[in-house]
Amino acid sequence: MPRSRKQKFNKGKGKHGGDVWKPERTDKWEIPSENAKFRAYYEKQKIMQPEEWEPFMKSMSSTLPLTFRVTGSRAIAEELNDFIKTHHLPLLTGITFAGEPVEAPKQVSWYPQGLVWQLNIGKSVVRKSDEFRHFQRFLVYETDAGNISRQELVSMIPPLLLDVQPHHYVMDMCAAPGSKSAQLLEALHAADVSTASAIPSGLLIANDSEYKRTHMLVHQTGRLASPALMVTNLDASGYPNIKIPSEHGSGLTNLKFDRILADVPCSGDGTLRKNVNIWRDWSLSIPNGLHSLQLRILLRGMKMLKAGGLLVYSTCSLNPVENEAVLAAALNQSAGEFSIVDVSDQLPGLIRRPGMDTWTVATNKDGTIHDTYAEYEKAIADKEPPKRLLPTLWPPENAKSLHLERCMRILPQDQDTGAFFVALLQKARRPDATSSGAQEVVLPKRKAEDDPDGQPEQKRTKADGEEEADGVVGHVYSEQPFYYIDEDNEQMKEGLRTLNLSPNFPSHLLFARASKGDTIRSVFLTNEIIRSILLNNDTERIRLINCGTKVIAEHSTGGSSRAFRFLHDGVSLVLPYVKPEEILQASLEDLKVLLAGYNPTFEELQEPLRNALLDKTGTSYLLRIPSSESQSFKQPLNLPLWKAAKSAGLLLDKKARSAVSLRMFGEDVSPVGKEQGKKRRGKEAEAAGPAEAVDGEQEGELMPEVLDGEEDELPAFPDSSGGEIAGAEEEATIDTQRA
Ligand SMILES: C[S@@+](CC[C@H](N)C(=O)[O-])C[C@H]1O[C@@H](n2cnc3c(N)ncnc32)[C@H](O)[C@@H]1O
Repeated sequence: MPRSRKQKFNKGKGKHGGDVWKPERTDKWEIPSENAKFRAYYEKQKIMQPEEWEPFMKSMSSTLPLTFRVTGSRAIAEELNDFIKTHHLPLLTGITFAGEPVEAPKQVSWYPQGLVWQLNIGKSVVRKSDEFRHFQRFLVYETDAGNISRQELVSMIPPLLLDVQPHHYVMDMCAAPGSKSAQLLEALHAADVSTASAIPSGLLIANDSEYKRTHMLVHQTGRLASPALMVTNLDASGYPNIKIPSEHGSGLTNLKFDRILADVPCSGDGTLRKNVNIWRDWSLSIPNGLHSLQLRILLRGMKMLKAGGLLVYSTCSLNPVENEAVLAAALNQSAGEFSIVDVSDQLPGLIRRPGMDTWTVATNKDGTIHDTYAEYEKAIADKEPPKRLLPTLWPPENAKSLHLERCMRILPQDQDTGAFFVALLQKARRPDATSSGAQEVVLPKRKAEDDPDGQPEQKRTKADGEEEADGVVGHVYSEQPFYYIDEDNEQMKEGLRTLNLSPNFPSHLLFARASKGDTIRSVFLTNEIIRSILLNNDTERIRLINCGTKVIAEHSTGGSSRAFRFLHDGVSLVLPYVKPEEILQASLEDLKVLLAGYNPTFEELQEPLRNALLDKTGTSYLLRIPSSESQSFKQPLNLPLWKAAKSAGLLLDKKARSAVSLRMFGEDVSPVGKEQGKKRRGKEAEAAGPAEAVDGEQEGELMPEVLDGEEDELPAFPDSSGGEIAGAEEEATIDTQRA
C-alpha cells in the first residue's frame, strides 16, 4: 500500500523554470502517492513490462535515499573521501537502534573514484545517535565549505557522460540551480593539485533564462572558485553567437563548444519521490507543451557544438514526447550530422533501460490517445482548432534507424533512485556527413529577430498547449560593469606588491566590477578565454551575470589607510604566485588558537609563528599548516590571514572556520561551535532527555532538503542537488558578488 505524505501545495507561477508546483510545508493536506491517469498513460507507453508496475509504484511512493558527492578538484575530493572512509565510516558501522541494525553509508559503485555516498537513515537515528549527529555536523559544515554537495544520484549522470577535459569549452544551457554545472566545473579543474588550482584553459558557460535562478547558480558554482566560469541569463533556444578572435588570421569568429549539456526544463515526473505534489498535479498537456521548447533548445545546442563534439540531452521526465520524440526530431533535422552514442559500456554498474522507438501521444487532457500524427489529423479534420499539436510529438517513420535504443531511461525500482532520461549525441567530425535516411521535419520556429544565426524564419501558429520560451522574463539587465584593470593601475600594483605576489602573477587577467576610475574594492581573476570573450562581446547582449572568481579584496585598516587582503575562495589560485618565504608556517596548536578566537595576540601563538609575525610588515599573508602536523591529511592546509599591529586573525567566515575545525580537530573549537556546545549541554541538562538540535543542525535530518519556493530563506543545510523543474531542492543564498 503506497504511503501518503503530508504536504500542502499551491500552484506556482506556472512557467517551466522550476516553480510549476510549489510545495508548502504544512501537514494540512495529504497527497496520495498515485494517479490513475499517470498509470494509464505510461502503461500505454509500455515504458516497462506489466509485472514491473508494482515494484515501480512502490519505489515511486517511497522516500528517496539521501545521496551526496564529495566535490572540489580531484585531489582535494579524494583526500576528503578518504577521511570519510577511514574516520567516519568505522564509527557509523555496526550501530543498532531500537534493537535494529542501522545501515552504514555506502559508496555508489558506478561513480568514478567512489566519490558518491548513499544513506538510508531515519530521523530518529540522527536525533539519538551521537555518531550520526557528529557525522551530520561534519556534512553540514563541509557542505557550507563547498567540499560536499547533496545531489540526487541520477542527476550526476549527464556530466559524467560528457567526459569534460580542462581545455574544453563547455556550455550548460539550462543550468540552475547548478549541481551539474558544479560537476562540469570540477572536471575542468581535474588537473588541480590539492594545494593549488591550475588555471584551466577551458571554459564553462552556465546559463539559465530565469534571472533569480542564475543567482543560485552563482552561489552553487562559487563553491569551486574558478577563473574559467561565466554565468549568463538568456533563453537557451536563442543563445546568441559569442565572438572570439579567429585562430587563423585576423577578425572574429563564433565560439563553438566541445561539450554541451542540454538539461532542459521538463514536466519532472521522474522526481515524484521528492516532489509528491506531482501525483496530484500531473497533467497530460504539460509534456506536449514543453516538447517544442525542448526541441528548440536542443537544436540551438547542436548548432553551437564543434565538429566531433559531444552533447548530452537529459530530462527528469519519463515521457517519450519530452525525450525520444525531441531527439528523433532533432536528429532528422540534422540530416545525419549527429548520432546517438552507444554508452552501454560507460558507468558499469548503473542499471539503465534502452530508449524506445514507438510511443503514442495523448492529444487532450482527458487522455485521448492517437498512435500516429495521421490518425490525429484525421480526427481533427472537421474541427478548427486554433492550434495544432506538432507532428514531431509522434515517432517518425524512420524511428528505428535513429538508434533511439542507445538513450538511457533510469527507472526508480532498479537501484532506488529517481527516474531520469539521458542521451549522448556526437556531431560528425566532418561537417559534410551524409544523411542516413533522415526525414523532413516540421520544426517549431523562433521569431526572425531572435534567430542567433540571423536566418529569418517564418511565423507560425502556436501549437496546442505550447508555451512561449520564457526567455528572460521581466528583468532589465542592470549588472555592474566588468572591466579589466590596467596593468599600470597604481592601486593594483601597490596591492599586489604588499601581498608579495611574484612578478609572473597574471595581473592582466584581473578585473573589477565597478565603473572605471572608481576605487577597486574586489578583484576577480579569469582565464584567457574569458578575457577574450569580455573584450570582444557586449556583456549586456550576452547578459553576463558573473564570471571568474574573486581572489583579493580591499580591506579598510582604519582611517584613510587601505590595503588588499587574500580571500579564502582565492587561496588555491594565488598560492602558486606567493613567494614561498612569505608563507607563514604554523603548528596545529597555532591553528587551534586562531580558530578559537577571532583576533588572538601574537603572544598567544607559538614560535616560530610569533616571531615571524613580529618581523613582517605587511597586513595579509597565507598561513600554512604542514601536513606533518596532521594525522588525517596528507596535504598542507593554506589559509588567509590578516595581521594587525599586535594580533592576527584568520580570514574565514564562521562556517568555513567550523568546517576547518571539525576536519582538523574532530570538534568545533570556533566561537560559534563553543556557543552551540554550551546551548546543547544546557538543553540536555534541562530536559535530562535527548539532545536537541541547536543552530546549524536541523533536528533529525542528516542533510535536510530545501524545497522550491523557499529561496528567500537561508537554509541551515544547503542542498545543491537535482534542480529538476518541479519544485526541486534549491539553494537559498542569493549573493551575486560572492564568487
Ligand atoms: C531541469 S532544470 C535544470 C537543472 C540544472 N541543470 C541542474 O542540474 O541543477 C531546467 C532549468 O531550465 C531553465 N529554463 C527554462 N526555460 C529555459 C530557456 N528557454 N532557456 C534557458 N533555461 C531555461 C529553468 O529556469 C530551470 O532552471
